[in-house]
Amino acid sequence: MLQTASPNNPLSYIDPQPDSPWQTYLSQVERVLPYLGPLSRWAETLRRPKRALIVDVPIEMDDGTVRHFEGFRVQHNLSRGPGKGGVRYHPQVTLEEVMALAAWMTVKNAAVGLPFGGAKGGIRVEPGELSHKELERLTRRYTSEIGIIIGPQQDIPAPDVNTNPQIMAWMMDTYSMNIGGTATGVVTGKPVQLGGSLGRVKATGRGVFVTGREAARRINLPLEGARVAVQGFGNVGATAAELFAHAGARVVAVQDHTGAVLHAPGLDVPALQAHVQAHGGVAGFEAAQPIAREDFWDVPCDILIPAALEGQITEARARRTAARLVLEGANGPTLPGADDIMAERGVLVVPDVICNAGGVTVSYFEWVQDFSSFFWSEDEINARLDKILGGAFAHIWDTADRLKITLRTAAFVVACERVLQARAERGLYP
Ligand SMILES: NC(=O)c1ccc[n+]([C@@H]2O[C@H](COP(=O)([O-])OP(=O)(O)OC[C@H]3O[C@@H](n4cnc5c(N)ncnc54)[C@H](O)[C@@H]3O)[C@@H](O)[C@H]2O)c1
Repeated sequence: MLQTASPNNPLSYIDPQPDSPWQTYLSQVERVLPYLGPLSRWAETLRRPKRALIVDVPIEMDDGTVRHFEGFRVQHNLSRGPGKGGVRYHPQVTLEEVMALAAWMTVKNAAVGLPFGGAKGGIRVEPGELSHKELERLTRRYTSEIGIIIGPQQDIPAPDVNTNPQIMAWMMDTYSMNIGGTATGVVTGKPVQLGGSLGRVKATGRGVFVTGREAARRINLPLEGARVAVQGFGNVGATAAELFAHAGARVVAVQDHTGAVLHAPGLDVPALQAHVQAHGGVAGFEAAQPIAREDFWDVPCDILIPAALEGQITEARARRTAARLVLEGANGPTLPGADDIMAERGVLVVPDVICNAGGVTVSYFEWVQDFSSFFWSEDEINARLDKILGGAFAHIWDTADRLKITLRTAAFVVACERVLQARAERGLYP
């Protein structure tokens, strides 16, 4: 009979650096261990992915040459249900990054109480350099390659950075062709006419707003007139900005990969969205003042929403921000040292694993709707999203209050207890 977690060797197939995503995740796990009691016996299960698949994705380019891309699908933990997590197309994707993103999905799904494990996928590619047809071939070949481990009851991909409903449609079609039947439930974030859910496109940004509203209320920060700064103006950041503006907040600054813009009275969010549609980024938006990208972190604001990539809030930036509330739309935007600095400075951080869980929550609704072939109205979806996320946030808030810990550690306590309890109850096979 095993008594305690035995010493384990670090994984040989990655080399995590300080502040890399997997190392950030491991630090977060270390902080939760003191609160796990007897369940900490199973903690090693959190420190390694259950399954990591690396695939070669060769495609014929439009000019007749053949190019190969690296693809990944990682299933971090499946104790509580099928794997669930997005697919990212980005030139800096690595196995290690995908592992961290998969692990955060394990925590997120458990923190919200969704019946899923955690998974994530990615292709190391700059999708902007591919034609529409090349992108389709890449997606179809990748889907075929990972087809041996995905499925409506095994692992259900969804959109992430640089992937969208069209890519989900190709994934669903490819998987369906391979199994000889239409399997709408194999991916979520699909177009609505292919079994997608109303409200899915905006769900992550809406979740950022819902958890932000709940947090703001608890620290007596009125949304009316609150100054909001947003990094990343894609699916998540732009929707969150839109909803905060709608609630009377002022979106004073936005930064993306093209630059940063400032307008202290409040940016015209729909006009900025139209500009980004037309020009590919916020740079050049005339109804605002351009600022240096690094100056974004000094902008006077009440609420800061990182909604781009990992590792953006460094220790130096954590010292500089004027925000009282940080809403992590992105996955892993805050480094562990920066977390400590913000806690000391009294800046409340709503962690990614609850803040951006709106997307996977509506993905869960989509999956349920696909199984029953019965679809709900958008109002119904938004109301259920509000209820589930609001409830999960309250539970995490109460846990943080009771144990006198940050919301991130509290979210990990709630989630890891659920994951490890499932692990303990299922037992080790064989
Ligand atoms: N899409 C979802 O449903 C979803 C769900 C949960 C979490 N997330 C997370 O939210 C984040 C954003 O995802 P998305 O779906 O909005 O992606 P997206 O591709 O729609 O947008 C990404 C945004 O980030 C900006 N960006 C990229 N590199 C940057 C850099 N170096 N500096 C500043 N800005 C940069 C881009 O310009 C763009 O505005 C990611 O961390 C993703 O994992 C997304």
